[in-house]
Amino acid sequence: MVPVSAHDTDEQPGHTTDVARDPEVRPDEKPASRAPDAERRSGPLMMRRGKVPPTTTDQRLLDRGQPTDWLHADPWRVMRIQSEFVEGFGALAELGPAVSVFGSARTRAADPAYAMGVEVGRLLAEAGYAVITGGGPGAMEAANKGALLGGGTSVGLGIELPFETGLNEYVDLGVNFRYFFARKTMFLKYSHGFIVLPGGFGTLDELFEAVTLAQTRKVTQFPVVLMGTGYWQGLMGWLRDTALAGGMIGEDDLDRLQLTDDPGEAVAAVQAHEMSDAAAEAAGATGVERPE
Ligand SMILES: CC(C)=CCNc1ncnc2c1ncn2[C@@H]1O[C@H](COP(=O)(O)O)[C@@H](O)[C@H]1O
Repeated sequence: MVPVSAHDTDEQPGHTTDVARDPEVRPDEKPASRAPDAERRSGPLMMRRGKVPPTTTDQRLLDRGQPTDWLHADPWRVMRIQSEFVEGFGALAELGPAVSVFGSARTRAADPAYAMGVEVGRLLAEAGYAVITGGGPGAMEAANKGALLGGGTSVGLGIELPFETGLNEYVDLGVNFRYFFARKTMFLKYSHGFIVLPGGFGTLDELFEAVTLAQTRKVTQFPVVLMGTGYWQGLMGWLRDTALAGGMIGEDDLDRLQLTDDPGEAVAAVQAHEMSDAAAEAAGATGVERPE
């Protein structure tokens, strides 16, 4: 018998037992039997006589009419969050080399940024990268479409939103998330680089999360390419003239961001980074690790 102390159980206030009992059994349940030969095993526990619970674990599991307030409490959310990581890791672990493409959900098909997204998705696929996007409309759809045209793997990591948009039609492998933070871990864990098309808050959030993790050396240095010089130059100017000049970031932080309008150049930047990483690894000088 494995001894269980009172604080290992879910002891309820008002029930003082200094003797072990099955933590799944409510303290107010009457024992099944006081017969001297009655015995019940439950995991590592062995219970006899007055300690034999009136129900089995399966009976309690299958019992109908139980309270459901736990459904709306944090411990249950923790389980759901865990399951998002399990599903995400399970779906993406064998994806192979991948690049995330971020960009606005609002980019229209007639926008030059859309064509840029299609082209960069296509070139990434042709270079052997799976393309990961947020799975939504606009620039995400463009990159997924390009991945499909290039014969590559087109991945969409969707997010549950108050207004349903669903995964775009060019996603071949989709995972839907409830929680933004679980989804963001997937982008970071499975991407060898980030290509950022013009976008709003969501895109900026994803961009700055990537550069913050690289800046704080929480992840391997990965390439971050901003596509659309006209769109990003204002931000780059502010980062240089205000954030850098004010000492809020370093020169090397700014150097992490590459700027181009050319999809071929964006893909080449990712490949060049991979080659320099491989060379550093061969020389045993990687230093920093991917997130665990
Ligand atoms: C029409 C509309 C707003 C649909 C929203 N549907 C979405 N579906 C999937 N990912 C999204 C969506 N909205 C924002 N995101 C995430 O945030 C980024 C775009 O945000 P934004 O549009 O730049 O700020 C994308 O890279 C994506 O990862």
